[in-house]
Amino acid sequence: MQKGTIQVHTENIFPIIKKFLYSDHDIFLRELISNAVDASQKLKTLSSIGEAKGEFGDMLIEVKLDEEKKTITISDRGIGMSAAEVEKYLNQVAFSGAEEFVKKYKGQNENAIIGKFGLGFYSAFMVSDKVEVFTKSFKEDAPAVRWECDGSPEYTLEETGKAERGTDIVLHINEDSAEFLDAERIRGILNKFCRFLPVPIYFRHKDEEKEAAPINNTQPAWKKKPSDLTAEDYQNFYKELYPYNEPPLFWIHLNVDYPFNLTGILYFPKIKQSYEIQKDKIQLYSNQVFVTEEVKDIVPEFLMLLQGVIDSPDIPLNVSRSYLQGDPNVKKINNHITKKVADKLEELFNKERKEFEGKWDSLGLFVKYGMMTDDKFFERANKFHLFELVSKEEGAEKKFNTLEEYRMATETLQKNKEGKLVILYTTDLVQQDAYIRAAEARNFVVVKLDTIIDPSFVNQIEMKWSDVHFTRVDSDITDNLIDKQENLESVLSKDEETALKELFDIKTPGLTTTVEVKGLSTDAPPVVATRPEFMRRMKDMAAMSGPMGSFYANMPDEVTLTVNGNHPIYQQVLKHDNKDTQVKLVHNLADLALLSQGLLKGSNLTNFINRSVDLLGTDQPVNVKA
Ligand SMILES: Nc1ncnc2c1ncn2[C@@H]1O[C@H](COP(=O)(O)OP(=O)(O)OP(=O)(O)O)[C@@H](O)[C@H]1O
Repeated sequence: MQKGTIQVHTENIFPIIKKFLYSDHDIFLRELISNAVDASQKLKTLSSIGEAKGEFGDMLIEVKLDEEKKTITISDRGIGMSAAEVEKYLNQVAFSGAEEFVKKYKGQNENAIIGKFGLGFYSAFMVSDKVEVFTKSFKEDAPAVRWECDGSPEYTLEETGKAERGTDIVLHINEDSAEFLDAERIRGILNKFCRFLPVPIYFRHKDEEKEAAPINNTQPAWKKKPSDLTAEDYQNFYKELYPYNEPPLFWIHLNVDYPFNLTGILYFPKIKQSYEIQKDKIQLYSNQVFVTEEVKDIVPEFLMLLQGVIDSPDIPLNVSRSYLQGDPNVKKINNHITKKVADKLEELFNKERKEFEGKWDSLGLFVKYGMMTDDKFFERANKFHLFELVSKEEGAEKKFNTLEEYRMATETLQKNKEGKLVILYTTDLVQQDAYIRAAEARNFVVVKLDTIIDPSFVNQIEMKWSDVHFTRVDSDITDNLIDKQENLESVLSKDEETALKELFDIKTPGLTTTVEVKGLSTDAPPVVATRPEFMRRMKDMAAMSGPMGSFYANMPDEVTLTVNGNHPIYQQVLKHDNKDTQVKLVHNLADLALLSQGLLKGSNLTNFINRSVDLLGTDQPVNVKA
């Protein structure tokens, strides 16, 4: 057996690092500014423990763009590097001075250090032909040095005349990266990645005076103590993040330091339109450096609709999906966020129910989605999930029930023969009005489930609430909605029933109709059109999903026409002497029922109108058999 060590040739590895390490080229600025922040923070730490002496003045970072010279310079007033340190940190790829520092100064605010891998600096070569580093260590006796490298493994290192402590990194931007020689582009990148870094950053264009204000807010709200912040502070910070949005409903300040480090503020936005969803996302930061808006895995899926900021130094800058999935902290962060959100909602519900109800339009979306997708949240949310009741009078104050309250209010009336609670719901107050009124007449309580999430919610939650069954208010005749009532006898004779059934043998293109004659109460409509709950749900869901769904969505609608044999009109119809008029009358009664379900469209609707005009012209009901 032979054992050995694989040889790595720097000439080969260097281009690979440059090309593949980071897919987004604009992160070079993030990496270099992070290093500048680290250098500043390190000096602060050393000075606080007495290892660095003297007055350091204001820490600041400057980014200077010179289109003519084709350079971008990043300057800091941090600890700088001696010649030996440059050798050690810059000439050894993947040797991180940051990691070394964190190990050495454990317990000294080491979490403030961004660097981890010792690779970030090399991202400079993604956009540069040549990189120069001018640096002077905070240690008085170390002379300033200049390092230069053109992206090949060869470099030069010499003493230079830099007087000020700190580091200037000069990037000579290559031709392919000319886009970065644009002030607006740079400003955009700074805004994206560096907006909340803890050291002031100034952007300077050529020899202009530095801009009056730094581009960043060095003390973002999420870094402060919740007890130091007022409601207005939270709202102002929301405005800073999303200037064009309406004020948020409420917020949750996250502040954990064990067993993982996490700070942040999550906002519940007001959601009015479904298309707004996902426009503004939660931003993920690592030590105040923006990382990504892809917070999948870190944030539970149902909370993706939240907005705000999450910051954890435990999340590396070049975060990747596979990293996140494999990381044990990520699961813990995820659980923590779920718990915090449930705590907050429960507290609001218990202490300020009226306010909670007032926000239910937006909140409901989160709560329902959470209940469907997250078992832990489901357990908690059962206490504060609400149904909005359909109110009998228009303009009346909205009323809400929890599941338990609904159960108490309807217990005996809405229990079916299997002992399940039947929740009657409407998806469209206007279209299903007749059915709602009929249900109300029987003292049933109808709830409103008319948002985009409700069809899936109903399906999923029925599996979780095993003693509950949802029935749409128009899915059957009112007598049958709660499957337990005995039907009335039909007053029609068997022959009359058969004759009526024959008359109702109507073809309506696009619809599959089944006709049944039943004895309903005399004040029920002559014909009731219902769509079986199951079939309708399938079609609703299919319409929402992809191409496979359209197969189901295009299937003809299945409709049951329940003919109310006890309605007095049939006594007249059956006595009519003209078969043709009889058929027309019956057809119109059927169409009226379809119309109330919104199922009468196109040529079917035109035929109905023409037939009605025809009927108005006939002399009925004079020609009645004696
Ligand atoms: N502006 C600077 N001032 C002082 N030291 C610096 C500066 N930039 C880089 N260094 C030193 O060079 C080292 C290597 O930097 P590099 O960006 O490659 O890695 P890192 O910051 O340690 O980790 P990461 O890859 O996560 O950014 C740093 O750890 C630091 O010691």
